[in-house]
Amino acid sequence: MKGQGFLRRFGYARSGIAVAFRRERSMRTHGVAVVAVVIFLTLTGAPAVWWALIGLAVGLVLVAEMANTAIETLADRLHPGQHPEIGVVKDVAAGAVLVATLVAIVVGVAYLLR
Ligand SMILES: Nc1ncnc2c1ncn2[C@@H]1O[C@H](COP(=O)(O)OP(=O)(O)OP(=O)(O)O)[C@@H](O)[C@H]1O
Repeated sequence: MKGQGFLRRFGYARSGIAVAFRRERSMRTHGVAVVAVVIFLTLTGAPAVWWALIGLAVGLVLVAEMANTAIETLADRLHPGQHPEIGVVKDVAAGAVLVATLVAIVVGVAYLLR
């Protein structure tokens, strides 16, 4: 499956995003939060630098959530049963989402206090 055209690879990536939103409720929650953030930044007339900072923070959360979904799916497929190391893998992946979310909260609070 290597060496495929850009449009085909773009299609795979787009369907990966769609699957993540379909399967993961937390992904849909983040999606709603992104829409709310965009409306809030528009209404408060946020300067470009804050759009960039908050966009980076929000993007980080979405990327972490998608990586978490991919890792969970792979772990469950490769090892459907219980195993302490699978638990560690899932906990670390979930920890990445938490770190990204905390970063986004810090950036959001900094915007409100600016
Ligand atoms: N196969 C497993 N073996 C050992 N521990 C597991 C296993 N699956 C899950 N766990 C433990 O349970 C926790 C929750 O797992 P789960 O798969 O429900 O993740 P989740 O983040 O709640 O998933 P989702 O994002 O689908 O809601 C994991 O973080 C891990 O500590």
